[in-house]
Amino acid sequence: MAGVKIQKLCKTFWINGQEINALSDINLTIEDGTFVTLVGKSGSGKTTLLKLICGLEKSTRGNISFPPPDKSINCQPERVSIVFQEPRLMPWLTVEQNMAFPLIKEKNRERVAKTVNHYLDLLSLMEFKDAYPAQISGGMAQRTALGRTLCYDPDVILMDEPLGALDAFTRKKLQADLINIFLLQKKTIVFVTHDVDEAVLLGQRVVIFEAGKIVEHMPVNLGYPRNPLSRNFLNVKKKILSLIVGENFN
Ligand SMILES: Nc1ncnc2c1ncn2[C@@H]1O[C@H](COP(=O)(O)OP(=O)(O)OP(=O)(O)O)[C@@H](O)[C@H]1O
Repeated sequence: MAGVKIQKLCKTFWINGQEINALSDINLTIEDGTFVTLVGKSGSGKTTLLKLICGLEKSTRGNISFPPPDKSINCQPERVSIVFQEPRLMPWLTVEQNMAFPLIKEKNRERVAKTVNHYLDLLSLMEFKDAYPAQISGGMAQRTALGRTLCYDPDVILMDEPLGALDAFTRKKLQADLINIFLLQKKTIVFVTHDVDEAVLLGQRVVIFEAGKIVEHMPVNLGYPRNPLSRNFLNVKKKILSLIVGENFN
């Protein structure tokens, strides 16, 4: 288990001599075992932040660390895993084999089978375990990608619009699955979405980005599962929309 501590983080890209400040002076502490959602307009730096956290990009300045709940344990950044908008499965492997892939070096194959079966069951994929990615729906493929990440058992799960390409019904089902998994496992989850409803439905805190900066940390003090039509839910949503769009939604 681990949280994420981000201090004075900056990322500058250069395109044809032009400087792009994708992230400027980001300070963000995500406590171990919490679910944080990131929202903001396109280009505000959300994906860049996830890429820096998991080491796919290097920061220009600043620091990222993974403080464990128990200070005596040293958490390595390789226990961070990312789920993208597209499932990125290996087409020549079945659902079960894709999920087992991160455990390929594990010698105790019985333990691997037990872990994979646990997540096949939890994600309602047991029936499709022998199917290849080309034979399953987008929602099943995304569940397989999530299962693969959970089999790896990371300390921190990063999710970049993982439900963005799904139809509304499948998206609702996967949101509910995600909440269940979070409540069962209490992993640290950092979830990027363009959908403010989804951000409030899932996050214990919504972090709002604007042009490479954090403009607000909005706590969501509501239990799970949440009712998107409840007054409290709508109030949080309105505040976030006002910050993003700059209009008053009252
Ligand atoms: N590899 C790169 N090279 C140059 N510029 C980049 C690169 N990656 C991102 N950027 C720039 O950094 C800024 C932030 O991009 P980023 O993808 O992090 O935003 P985002 O908030 O995730 O956007 P979206 O919601 O559309 O995915 C943008 O201006 C983008 O053009």
